Amino acid sequence: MRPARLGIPLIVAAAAVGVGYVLSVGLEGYFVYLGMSAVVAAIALLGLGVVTGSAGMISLCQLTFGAVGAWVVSWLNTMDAPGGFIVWLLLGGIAAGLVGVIVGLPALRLRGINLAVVTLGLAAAADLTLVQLQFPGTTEGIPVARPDSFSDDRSYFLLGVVVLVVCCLALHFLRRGRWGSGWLAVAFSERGTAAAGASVRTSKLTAFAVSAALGGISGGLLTGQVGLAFPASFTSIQSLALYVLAIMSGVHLIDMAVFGAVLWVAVPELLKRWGVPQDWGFVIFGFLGVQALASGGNLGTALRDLWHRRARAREAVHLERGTNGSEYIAPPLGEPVLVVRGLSVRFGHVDALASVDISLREHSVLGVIGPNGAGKSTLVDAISGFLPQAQGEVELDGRPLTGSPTRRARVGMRRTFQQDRVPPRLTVDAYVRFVARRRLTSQEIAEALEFFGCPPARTPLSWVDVGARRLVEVVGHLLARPRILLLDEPAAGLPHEEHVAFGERLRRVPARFGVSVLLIEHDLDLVRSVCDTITVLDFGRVLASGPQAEVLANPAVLKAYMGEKELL
Ligand SMILES: Nc1ncnc2c1ncn2[C@@H]1O[C@H](COP(=O)(O)OP(=O)(O)OP(=O)(O)O)[C@@H](O)[C@H]1O
Repeated sequence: MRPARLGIPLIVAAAAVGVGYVLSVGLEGYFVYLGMSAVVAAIALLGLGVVTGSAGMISLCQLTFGAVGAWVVSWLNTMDAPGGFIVWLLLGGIAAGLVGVIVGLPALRLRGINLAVVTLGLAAAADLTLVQLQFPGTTEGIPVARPDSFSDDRSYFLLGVVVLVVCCLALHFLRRGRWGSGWLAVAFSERGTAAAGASVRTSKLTAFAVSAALGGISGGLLTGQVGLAFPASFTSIQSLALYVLAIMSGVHLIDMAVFGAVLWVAVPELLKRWGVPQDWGFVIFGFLGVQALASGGNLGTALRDLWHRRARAREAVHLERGTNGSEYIAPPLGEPVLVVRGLSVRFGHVDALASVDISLREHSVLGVIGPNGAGKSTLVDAISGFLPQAQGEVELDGRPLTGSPTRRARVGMRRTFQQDRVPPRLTVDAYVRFVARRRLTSQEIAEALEFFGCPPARTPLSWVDVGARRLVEVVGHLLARPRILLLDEPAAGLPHEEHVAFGERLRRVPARFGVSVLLIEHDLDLVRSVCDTITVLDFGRVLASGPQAEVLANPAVLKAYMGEKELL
């Protein structure tokens, strides 16, 4: 990791601990107590920021994970387990993380409202169980023992700030790594994630585990704050309110998790001072949450957008997509690298593909063309493993290409999509590294981006138009150095005049990246300028296949394209 990447977060963390120290000695006792409550809430919100804010899954049981942490800490306290409070806190986090993985299992199949029902149901079941079970030590009145050096409220608050800062740092670095990119990718498109060779299952389960572990740590800290944990601190309605607050504030951003926690504590406190029942705080959070859901945004991203708009005005993204390079001499074609035999796919009564044979030779670009509905995208979906019902044989380098899309991507078969599957919340650099799945130097990335006329690596993808995003998608997959790359209408988002420049670059791809390409495209000019061989599909069958000139002169092909009297 570069020193600047490590240094700045560490400086901010040290400053935050400094502020915590000043507050711990300077605030009145009551405000120190409130501050500690905000620290506890901030850690729980950080967790929600992972599962909901980053990975896009609904989790309505965050305080249940808190209860698991609190329960483990209380139990270890009554057992007088070795290690003391800090070790118990960690164990509480780990236990909650494991419960998080179990809760995350249904998330592999469920989405949206169904997942909401499952997680809220779990929270409600935990409500009842906790009332029956009670926390260890409560009936005997054994309060949780804080560490000796943090026994009074002021020093315990400072300990809480240090734990919060450590959690923020850990999360910051996790987000910058593969897990973090996986969370954002899976939130935007599960298919896009799998096509990048990343496991959708791992992305979802790690999000739940990290989120729950943070919830567990917050519950453990709360137990140390109050001495004896009670079920009333972890109810399902509070989990629901915390979720709404998370949605409203945008807690996938660390600063907004802290801000949300301040609201969580300050709103009920203000209501109390004004003589209004504190439960009205939930109504206020509910109202603000509905507002956020209706507008599709949140406070954190609105503030970031405001800042970025100013930054963007200062630094406009210039895309130079002119042609580059000198006269190109194609390498000789090699042996078949991808062989498809008798591939068939049925959707109900529709034969989307009927016994299709295709061969892609090394160092070549094969064009697959055909009228709308001919079966081109179905062909790519079937080869890349997205249609398990497909019949027939697919071989890569002479070996059967089988299994999930993730597995196929990992053994050297990459694909892009007709629709935009590039998560806009990553930067170009983070996305390319995520998709490439191997160590890349900044120079390697910069050169590949420049070759395709893409925006610079540090650019947020949300600033980039959809055409350029799809070029970045191509670059990411090429940098994975797969054996083959299937491109499903890659130029669709580009202005027509840029198709030629794109075609020239694509022609050089086999020699430059060592990748053979199967190109689906409607733009025949582009196909003509790039493809050595062409296969024409019509009604799911191969109409013609062979060298470009031969295929485009074929009368059956001309007929299929009706109106196109001359394709050459
Ligand atoms: N999920 C699906 N369910 C039912 N029918 C489908 C499904 N996907 C594709 N089809 C049908 O299969 C046939 C082939 O579709 P496909 O999308 O592969 O064609 P295409 O050549 O890629 O078309 P286009 O050029 O418009 O993208 C069409 O008749 C389409 O309606």
